Amino acid sequence: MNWVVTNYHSSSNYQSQILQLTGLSNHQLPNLRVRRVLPLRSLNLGSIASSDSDKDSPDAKQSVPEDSINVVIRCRPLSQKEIEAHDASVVTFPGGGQILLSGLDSIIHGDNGPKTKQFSFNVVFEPRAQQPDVFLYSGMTRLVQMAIEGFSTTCFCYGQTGSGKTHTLTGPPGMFNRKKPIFLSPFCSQFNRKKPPDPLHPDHGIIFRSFLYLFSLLQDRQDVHYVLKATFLEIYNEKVIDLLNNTRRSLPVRWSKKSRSFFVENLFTVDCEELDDLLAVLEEGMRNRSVGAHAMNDVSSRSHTMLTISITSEQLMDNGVYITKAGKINFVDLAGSEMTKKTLSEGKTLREANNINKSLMVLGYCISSLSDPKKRGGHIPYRDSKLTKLLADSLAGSGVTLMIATISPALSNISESLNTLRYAARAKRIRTKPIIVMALIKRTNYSH
Ligand SMILES: Nc1ncnc2c1ncn2[C@@H]1O[C@H](COP(=O)(O)OP(=O)(O)OP(=O)(O)O)[C@@H](O)[C@H]1O
Repeated sequence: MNWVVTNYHSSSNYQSQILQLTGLSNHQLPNLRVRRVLPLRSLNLGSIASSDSDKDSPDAKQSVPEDSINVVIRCRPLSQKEIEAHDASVVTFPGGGQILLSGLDSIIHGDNGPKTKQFSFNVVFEPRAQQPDVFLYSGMTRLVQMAIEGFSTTCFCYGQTGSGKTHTLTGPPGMFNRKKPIFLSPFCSQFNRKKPPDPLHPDHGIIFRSFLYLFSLLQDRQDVHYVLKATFLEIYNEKVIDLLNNTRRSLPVRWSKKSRSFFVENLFTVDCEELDDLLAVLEEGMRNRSVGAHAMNDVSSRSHTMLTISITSEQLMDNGVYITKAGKINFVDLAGSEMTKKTLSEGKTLREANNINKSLMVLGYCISSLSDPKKRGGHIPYRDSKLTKLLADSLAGSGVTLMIATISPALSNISESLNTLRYAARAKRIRTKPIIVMALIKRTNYSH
């Protein structure tokens, strides 16, 4: 198998693209030996790519169109607790992707301090926005389409504790808390649950909706053979734990020279032939993830979770060559930043909070460096946490990324909301270089 990489803006005609990129003629395609990843120069993975022999190749200098991280904001409604405490709403929505934070004089003291601050984003979801709105208008559908086309895509939720990250990705607490464990084999559908897929509920979040959309798109492409695999992990107290093989053993994160990215060794991978297999993976992972209660959220994520769907496709071209593409979708539910004085965390919860805050701080440094044109080419501290290692490629590599920043409208959370909006504004300036990873295979005796 010979891997070729192309950029997506010109991906509509792969064969002519490959010929153009490689300078080969049509009859040479089957014997192609191309191992060059074109946008290596611009991967901007800082210190990750320590020994990079490909760096100086002429191909690597080829300019590739960039993509910005797509940043959208979701503001949840005031919670019952906040309403009962007569907490004021300090967030308003002037329209056109604008969001206005008022009441800043309560945290920024001094006569000359600003009382309001306005931010501008691609899309802003107001408190009355419903789950289908967020799925349809956040850019998530584009991510699913691009993953099928061979891109590595990521949707991650960022925000303070209790701001609605898990709600946005999966739904309110209790949507996926089956009492009985689901037996998952690596070939999931052989152990099917023999029940129809769960019906779509208005509260179902982006992940469930993406699964449905993904399968509806795949069913339309009968000319292409797809293989779907899923993994689900959490980073708990700086340890990577497999949520589908629940031994709670810490798994190592390693650097792959071949794929030029970090990966988790020995992760349990589930083959998903049917929609129900994906749902089983989601349910099992949600059941096994670490949650706990504190003063600001009764069902608070105590870990960062990452659910990955790998989509490999194989299509027979006119000249008998199979084109294989490998895309993926990562759904990342970050644990929320916590002011431990407010969450009243202590003991185990405090230790978890410190680890959460530490890894989010490293993520913050990475976002801040990547968004600054002067620092972008320098050292980016991805290696300082497991979370940033696993997000490195999504943040500044060859992926397509959607960041959903969630905030509370309450005055009592104004400094956290300001921080989240500042982070989100920085993340908007990060550029990635999306690529499709493809292989060309000549087979003599293959049939689907
Ligand atoms: N947009 C929303 N509409 C209605 N309820 C919401 C919304 N967003 C969040 N909630 C509710 O607020 C509570 C906290 O939300 P959630 O657990 O998703 O927060 P979180 O950001 O994931 O918190 P943590 O970081 O502590 O895990 C939940 O009960 C959730 O259902």
